[in-house]
Amino acid sequence: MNILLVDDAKTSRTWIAKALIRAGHNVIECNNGEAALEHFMADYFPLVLSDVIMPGMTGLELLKKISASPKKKETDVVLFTAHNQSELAIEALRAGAYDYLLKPINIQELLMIIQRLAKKRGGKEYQPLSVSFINEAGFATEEARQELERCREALAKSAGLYQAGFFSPIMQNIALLAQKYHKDRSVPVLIEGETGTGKELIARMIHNGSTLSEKPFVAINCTAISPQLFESELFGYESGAYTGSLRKGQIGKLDLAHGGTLFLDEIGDMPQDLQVKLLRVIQEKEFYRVGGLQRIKTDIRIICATNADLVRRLKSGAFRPDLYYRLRVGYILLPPLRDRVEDIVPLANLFLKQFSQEKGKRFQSVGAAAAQLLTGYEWPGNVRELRNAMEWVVFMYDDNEVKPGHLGVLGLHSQCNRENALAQVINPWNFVIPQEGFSLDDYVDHIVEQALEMHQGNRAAAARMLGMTRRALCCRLEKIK
Ligand SMILES: Nc1ncnc2c1ncn2[C@@H]1O[C@H](COP(=O)(O)OP(=O)(O)OP(=O)(O)O)[C@@H](O)[C@H]1O
Repeated sequence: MNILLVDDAKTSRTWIAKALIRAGHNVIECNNGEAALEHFMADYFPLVLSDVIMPGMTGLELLKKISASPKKKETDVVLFTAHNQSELAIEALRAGAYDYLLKPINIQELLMIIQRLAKKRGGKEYQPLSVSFINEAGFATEEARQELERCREALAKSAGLYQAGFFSPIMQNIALLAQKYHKDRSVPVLIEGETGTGKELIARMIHNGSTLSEKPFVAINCTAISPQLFESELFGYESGAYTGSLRKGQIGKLDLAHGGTLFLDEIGDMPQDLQVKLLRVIQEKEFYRVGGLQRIKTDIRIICATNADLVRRLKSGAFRPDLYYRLRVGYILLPPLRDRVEDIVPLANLFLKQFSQEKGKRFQSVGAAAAQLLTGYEWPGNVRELRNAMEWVVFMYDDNEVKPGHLGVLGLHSQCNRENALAQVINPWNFVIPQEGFSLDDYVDHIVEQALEMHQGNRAAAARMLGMTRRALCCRLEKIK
């Protein structure tokens, strides 16, 4: 079949063209709607395949022009749309498109559409596809899809962009504030919070805004670098600056961050002599490499984070007040997770879904009884600890929802204020059924599992402890499995 393929993205266009040619079609490629229209007018194309979003004439405009032309009857149009463009797809069908395909294109699906179309057109163009070809196309599509997924995941992970969740009002305000700071690069921002509260994640949000920025985000942990090396790490050095240095010299983090953001984590631990130099960089927007005489202009945004009490360091003289006030133009204080209990379960659910998807498990949510345990725990490691906990649960178990038994291995029971968390579950007189409901089955499962744990798996002893027969306990265990 003669196919006109229109897509401004060369890689995907070439890939689709290759697959169509392999399937025995004749393909003319165009990278814009205007050129495609010229080809369409000059030749016979039973099928036009076009992306919707293109610079210049869009796929929809092309479709409307084709539908309005006298050659309309000879041609069917299939459009490619993204997942979030369902209205466009509907509009395309209304405007007369034969069908639409979601991107990334599934070649197997595309070939099926072409086959259906050829059949409809009266058999002249109809050539049944061989089973081996369909399989091959299926494998190729799946491979491409997985590769794309991996790239997307890596990108999103490195930016922490799409995996963030802000549920409590205080965190929603912080997310809004981060978006505000994003809009003005001239504002340095100081982020304070305990370890694992999400300081780097917020710094990345300030840098990126709502889409992934192409500008660099360079992070330095001020505690992790020795004071001797700090200066050359930050400013770079000229050749022969000191014994053992590289002959060619080395650029520093300030060079790497040019045009983007320099994130200084644990700023409270920055050596004092460097604090003066950093202040100069911020004020004068230029610096010298170690051993260098040339002034280098720089355009960086500075975001700092600290989990130490910086004000105390100010008072003790360990941190310069002039630098502190220069860095603290924008300020965000991230509360510990225990002070925003409303975030715990939604965040746990978010992580649970992410890890389940990654590891091919079934977990969808945290059950009511497990949620009580999670909210009763102190979370000294904050969101990082919660995230790790959910990763562990998904790694260890596979179920539809998280039950108290799944959390036993995390040591939550012994670390948290066990009385608060468990007394409500265990003492029937204190127990208040939560608004969202409570699973009696989970409760019993949890008790049975605990009893077994206490008796190292000895079913008879566990049954005795619970005042039930061994047989009843075994039945329960069968159900849990
Ligand atoms: N609101 C959130 N939504 C989703 N994930 C979060 C959120 N806050 C933190 N995290 C995750 O928790 C982990 C710790 O976050 P991050 O590294 O930003 O904390 P931090 O405060 O910079 O920690 P540290 O002080 O130890 O460097 C990361 O995996 C991050 O993605």
